[in-house]
Amino acid sequence: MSINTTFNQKTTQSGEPPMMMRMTNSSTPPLTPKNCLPIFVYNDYGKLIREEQQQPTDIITNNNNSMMRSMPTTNRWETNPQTPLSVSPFQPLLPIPNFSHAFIVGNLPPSVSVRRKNRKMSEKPKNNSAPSKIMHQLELSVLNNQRRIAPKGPLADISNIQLPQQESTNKSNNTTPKKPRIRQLMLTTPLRESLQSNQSARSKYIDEEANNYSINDSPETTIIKTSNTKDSEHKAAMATNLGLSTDDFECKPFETTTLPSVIDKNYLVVDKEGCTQLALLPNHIPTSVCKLIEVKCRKVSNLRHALKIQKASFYVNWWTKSQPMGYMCKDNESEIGKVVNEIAELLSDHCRNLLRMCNERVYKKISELKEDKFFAPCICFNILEHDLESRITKFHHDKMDYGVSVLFYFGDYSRGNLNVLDAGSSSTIVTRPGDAVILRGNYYKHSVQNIEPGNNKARYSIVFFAHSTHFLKKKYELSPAAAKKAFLVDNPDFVSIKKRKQASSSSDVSVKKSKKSTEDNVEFIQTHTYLGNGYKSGHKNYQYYVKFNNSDQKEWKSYESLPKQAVASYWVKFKKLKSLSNQ
Ligand SMILES: O=C(O)CCC(=O)C(=O)O
Ligand SMILES: [Fe+2]
Repeated sequence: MSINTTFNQKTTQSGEPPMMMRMTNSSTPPLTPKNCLPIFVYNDYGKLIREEQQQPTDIITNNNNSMMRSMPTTNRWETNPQTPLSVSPFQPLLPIPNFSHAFIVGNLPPSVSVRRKNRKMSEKPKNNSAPSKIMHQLELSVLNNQRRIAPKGPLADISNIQLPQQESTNKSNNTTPKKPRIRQLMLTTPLRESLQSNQSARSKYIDEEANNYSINDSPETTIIKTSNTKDSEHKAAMATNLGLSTDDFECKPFETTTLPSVIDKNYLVVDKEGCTQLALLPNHIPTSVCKLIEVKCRKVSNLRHALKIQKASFYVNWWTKSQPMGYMCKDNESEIGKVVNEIAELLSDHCRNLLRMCNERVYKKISELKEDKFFAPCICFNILEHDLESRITKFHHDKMDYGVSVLFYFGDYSRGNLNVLDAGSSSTIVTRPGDAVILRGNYYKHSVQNIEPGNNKARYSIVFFAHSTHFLKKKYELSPAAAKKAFLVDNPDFVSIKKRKQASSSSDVSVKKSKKSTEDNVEFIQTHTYLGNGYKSGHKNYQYYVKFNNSDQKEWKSYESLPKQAVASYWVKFKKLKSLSNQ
């Protein structure tokens, strides 16, 4: 039996640009007790079964000069003796049976029963179903992705990185058979360059993708329905994944699952494809990691106050919204962003493993984004203090999300729970420091309760988003402005949607920026801004004015670009208002 240890290569000295961490395979800096991190040991299914304190003397290097560590001898955290201990979370997923039911883990109220009558056992997987088409198109568009590397500065350095290969890891195994096979966290991969671009395929995909992931979609509509496996197999698989006994499970069909009013224990809602759509996993993050992260969260809070920054959400890694290309988030290189990067790096592996065991579909899809340094294209760090207005305290959908996002919680606070709307009823997910939540935020509308007042009280959440647009756009490892310039050089024929609309707008349709609402002038008020520079206290809401003529021709314009789904929902309001004004 071999145990594989995921070693999260942490060499960051405070203040050092996080990008530099990816260069360590060419010259590995010495590890000191100060910068040593715990080592996490996972079972076959990616569940964390043990945390080991790393000893500097244990560090060895393999042929690639990657850091390795000898196998720990204690099994302090092992909870389930039946849990296999042989495969690292980096090996391919073991087949997880297709789930026909949602499994709800934890103590359920007695009223929850196993309901079988709604099961559709006869449904067969469709080979040409929408999700497989989507995956195919995603592969295409990922292949079409290219990145441009900044010519100088720390960002430029990553192009020289040699990554640890699977073979070399195995080789090092052969040469040191008594050592466990240890894989180093892959922080980057070679660039996917010189791949042929197929613009028409991509634009077709963009439309289809937008339709398929509209906010009104229920998870059911994007799921291949394969329900042939037996309940007991589902239960056993999920129990093994989570290191729990099957006695802890109740199940009922996902179609009729309504969330209880309070969720404060292990809880999962699993769809027919075996993918978790919502979960609370209390105390998921090991205490020692929590402590490390708490310090960094406090640092972000202090910097935010010291620098008098108003916004309470900080984004790192990639951003793609409102632009035809992807670029490095503005926060990436800011003082706060650097700390957020450090936090993200401490959690990236946890995110990877959670998705691996709980949502294979999103796991596989994110795995396609091999060039990303974290296991999510975009990461958001939210601060909540008692009197701090934040975008997360307002009900919202995470509109750009492809599937589920993974959230982790830290800080010192009371209240600050996550409210989730499900079929009109509200459910409160109790989120405490160290907890993990999986949330399909484009389906479940959600908001966060304000925290109770108190000195130094703060709630921190870090969200690993699976934004769909990252699969569609070329990415430039540059600032937004530089990335736009580079993109325009690469795509001289590019005409923005805005310009295309302007060119095609006819004279009988006009758009006016006016405060007046007349018969022909319909006003839309966006309730709040989601992204951009973040929600600011006292921030003026954006307004949308639309004018249309009697022939019912219509045109809309926003003064801030919106996701397609949002525009669609405004359009519904627009029509409603028009019919009202006609009455
Ligand atoms: O902090 C939370 O619990 C939720 C965060 C959230 O909804 C978001 O960042 O979009
Ligand atoms: Fe959200």
